[in-house]
Amino acid sequence: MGSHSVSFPVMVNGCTGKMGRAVAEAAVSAGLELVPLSFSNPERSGEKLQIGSVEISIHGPSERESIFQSVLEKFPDVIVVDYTVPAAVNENAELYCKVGLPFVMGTTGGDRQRLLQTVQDANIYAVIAPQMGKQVVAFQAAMEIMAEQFPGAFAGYTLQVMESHQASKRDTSGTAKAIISSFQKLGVSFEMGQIQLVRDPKMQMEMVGVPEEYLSGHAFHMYHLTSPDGTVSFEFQHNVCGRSIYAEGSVDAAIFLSKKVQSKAEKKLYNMIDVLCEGNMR
Ligand SMILES: NC(=O)C1=CN([C@@H]2O[C@H](COP(=O)(O)OP(=O)(O)OC[C@H]3O[C@@H](n4cnc5c(N)ncnc54)[C@H](O)[C@@H]3O)[C@@H](O)[C@H]2O)C=CC1
Ligand SMILES: O=C(O)C1=N[C@H](C(=O)O)C[C@H](O)C1
Repeated sequence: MGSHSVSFPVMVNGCTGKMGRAVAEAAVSAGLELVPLSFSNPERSGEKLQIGSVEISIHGPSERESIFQSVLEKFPDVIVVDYTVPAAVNENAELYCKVGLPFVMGTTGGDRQRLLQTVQDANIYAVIAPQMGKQVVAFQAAMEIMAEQFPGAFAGYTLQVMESHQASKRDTSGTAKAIISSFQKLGVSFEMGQIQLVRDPKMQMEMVGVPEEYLSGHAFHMYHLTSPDGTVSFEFQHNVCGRSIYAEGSVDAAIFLSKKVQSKAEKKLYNMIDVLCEGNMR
């Protein structure tokens, strides 16, 4: 068992993917009990995956509801962690809510308003955040605080945003969208459609500076602000190679959520800034 001295079952959906696998491995390292079942797309159904000493059976989406029911019966203290695909976000969340499974939603995209509404209506415990990396969450929180304290401070400034991710990433960075919402409160006029997405590996290496070994898993973000007369500029960057800070953060979120469930906390819906603020990131 890890230094946090709690153990509970964790079911990771999307174990066939990069994040799902990284979270499952981090959960085992932290001493949590891995549920030997996970969901993927129909093509992966029937596969087996070895994570530490646990053999995970992969199921297709059509089997979700009945399996979730049986998981809850067998593992009543389970926390689900979801790292699937943007197209599955809303349906998965609706099923977790229907069955009564507390969950950490790391998957980005989908209809985020609907997602929050689903959880609120069902009154289920959940942590939902597009970014689980502790230091990036701290940066996100700092930008939110700046926007609350100094609304309009950057009025008239021009914003350019570039984000580079592995070519397989289907959606625009959810983290960039969260940071931009703070810039908007600071007075900057910017539409999410203006974000420059880099998905071409050659450009990533030559223009963005992504190391070749991280082309298949990286998240580089750059925000550049320029004053109306061009005499003042600001630049913020957060560049992450690999998956480990998100995997560790996801385990922190699961531990946090488990404590909230066990203590029957009144508040049920959280984001990663809540997890960080309560000192729950290792
Ligand atoms: N919150 C955070 O800190 C982070 C969030 N992400 C997000 O996590 C998600 C997954 O990212 P990766 O693991 O890099 O992608 P990936 O493409 O490596 O993995 C996704 C997995 O989901 C599976 N899948 C497809 N349809 C499914 C369905 N209907 N149900 C269950 N599984 C299904 C795929 O077969 C694949 O194995 C993305 O939305 C990404 O933006 C990624 C990194 C950090
Ligand atoms: O898909 C990824 O890789 C990432 N997705 C998250 C996002 O969309 O913000 C977090 C990070 O950028 C990595």
